[in-house]
Amino acid sequence: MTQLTVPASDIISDIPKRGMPVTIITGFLVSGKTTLLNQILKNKQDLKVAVLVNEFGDINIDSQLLVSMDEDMVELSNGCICCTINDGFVDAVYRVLEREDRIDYLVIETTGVADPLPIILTFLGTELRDFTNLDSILTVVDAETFNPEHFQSEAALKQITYADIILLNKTDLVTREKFRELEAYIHEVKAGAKILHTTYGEVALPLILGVELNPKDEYTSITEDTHEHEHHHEHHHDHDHEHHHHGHHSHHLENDGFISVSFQSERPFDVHQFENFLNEEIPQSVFRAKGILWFSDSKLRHIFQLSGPRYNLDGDEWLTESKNQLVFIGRHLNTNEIHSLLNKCLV
Ligand SMILES: Nc1nc2c(ncn2[C@@H]2O[C@H](COP(=O)(O)OP(=O)(O)OP(=O)(O)O)[C@@H](O)[C@H]2O)c(=O)[nH]1
Repeated sequence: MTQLTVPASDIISDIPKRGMPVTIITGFLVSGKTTLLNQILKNKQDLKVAVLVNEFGDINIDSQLLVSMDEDMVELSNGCICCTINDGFVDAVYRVLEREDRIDYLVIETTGVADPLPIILTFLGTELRDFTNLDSILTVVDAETFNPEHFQSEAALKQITYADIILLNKTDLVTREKFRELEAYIHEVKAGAKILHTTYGEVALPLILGVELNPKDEYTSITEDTHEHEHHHEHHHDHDHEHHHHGHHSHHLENDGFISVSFQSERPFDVHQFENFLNEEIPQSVFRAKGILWFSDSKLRHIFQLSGPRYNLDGDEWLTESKNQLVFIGRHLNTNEIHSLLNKCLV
């Protein structure tokens, strides 16, 4: 059984130079993907890393939670990449590739409900394969909450199946026994899986970047198959090349049933009303919520993270105009109900 507990390190080994190396970070809701991305950005030293963040909700929360970096190194695309393999996603990759300044590495954070296969095939089965080198798929697993029912989510299982490296994250919240059970389960799903243990995504970067662990040949039969369904699509950037979208569509959203509800307001919340909303009123169907909050009696920007019954509100400084931005994710969410409960919390 692979069991490595690895310290963070600031040593980065040589990154291969043929084609832009790409790492895809996947993992179910709340597993710690954005936290891992922040660790990468903090420890990347001189490596020029571009980041593509795909968010499920309509508001970009994750990108606002990234540690300070050149804003123009972050590309965004909303909606789930894998459902649509949308033009927005492919265009965002091309924008990174076409930049004149030096970029050594591209890291993509997918949404928590993404099936990684269509994303992998976008890199291996279209002409992006000529410009990029898919290095590995990193799957972050919340060791505290993950179980073999994998949240009744097909995407959660696929994230393990297609992982080249699995980061069992949140070691601080888990007993040794739970780890052993999880590892046994993961090895059943994926024999020989490479598993690392992490807390708050802390991992030595040479263990996860530039590792060349993606078994590209194993995807050949699928990419050949999907080529037959390819359709053309004009690329509207300066360099007038075309790119192809493959025909692999995922139906995971219909299967998994997750939806998102966004809320924004230019008015602050009353902190007591909002706490009452969290403690008494929030619908049971909310699986995950996150946001950037403004309370009338506080000068701070509050980062709100909710996972099931647990939530955190951490304060830091506003760097923009104060406002409220929230995203709720779950099954069977009622947008009107959530909006009306939140409207009652506004001052
Ligand atoms: N206790 C503990 N909390 C963690 C750890 N890693 C991340 N978290 C917390 O888990 C919550 C979710 O972390 P994120 O990094 O936003 O997770 P994500 O996978 O990007 O979440 P989604 O936005 O749902 O896709 C945050 O409150 C993190 O601070 C960990 O190792 N231990």
